Amino acid sequence: MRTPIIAGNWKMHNNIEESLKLVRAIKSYDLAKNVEKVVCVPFTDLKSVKEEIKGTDIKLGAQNMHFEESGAYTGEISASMLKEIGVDYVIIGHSERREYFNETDETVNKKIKTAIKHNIKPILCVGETLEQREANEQKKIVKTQIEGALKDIETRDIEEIVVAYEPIWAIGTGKTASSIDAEDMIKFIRETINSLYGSLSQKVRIQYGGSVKPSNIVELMEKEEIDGALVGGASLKAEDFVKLVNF
Ligand SMILES: O=C[C@H](O)COP(=O)(O)O
Repeated sequence: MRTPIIAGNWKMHNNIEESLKLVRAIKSYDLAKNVEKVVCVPFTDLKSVKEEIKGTDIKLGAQNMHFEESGAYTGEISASMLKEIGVDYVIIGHSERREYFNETDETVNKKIKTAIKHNIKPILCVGETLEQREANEQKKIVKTQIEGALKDIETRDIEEIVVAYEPIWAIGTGKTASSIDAEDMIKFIRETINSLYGSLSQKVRIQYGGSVKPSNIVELMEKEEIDGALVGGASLKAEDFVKLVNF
């Protein structure tokens, strides 16, 4: 039985005061105990949010990190810096980073290895563009992304990784993949992991992401293969995020 995981990706929203207001509002609700909840906040807000969620079961996530331990990488943040603050999760390979910051399967793979080394759980994002879907290439694309990201990842570490399937055409557009299509791809991702790690694939949690909101969460979570959601827009409103957690 895999524990569902609902993660909010706040992207480049919220200064410290706004983040604290949001997280205070979230923790004021009764939150489902059997669902893991994560808030992935901007780097500058991590420390303050960490303080605010102390004593709750809300986990802290970052949205990116560098794969090197340290060095002359102006503007970058290392895994040990995140760990020092108490970060539990880090989003790796989000499509926005692949598109705007030249993230490749190779850098994604390096980042996953470094995150694991520092006991930070990676949320590995994969997904196809609209063009690729229209050309019916989505499975080929996602398979390449998964195999590239997991290259030489040790068997003992595979359970630590959460995969988020986010079709790019569904991100921030209001268009959600149908729950049937989402489950079909997630099943395919599990089969791909199975071909690399055997039955351990059953322990890997795979989320769906892309315009998830209170009105579609139940249908998505009813699907046996879907283990949670990576949520952008709806995670910025406490009431909506709580509805997702308490699906
Ligand atoms: O990381 C989250 C995804 O990019 C989904 O964003 P969205 O829920 O605003 O579509």
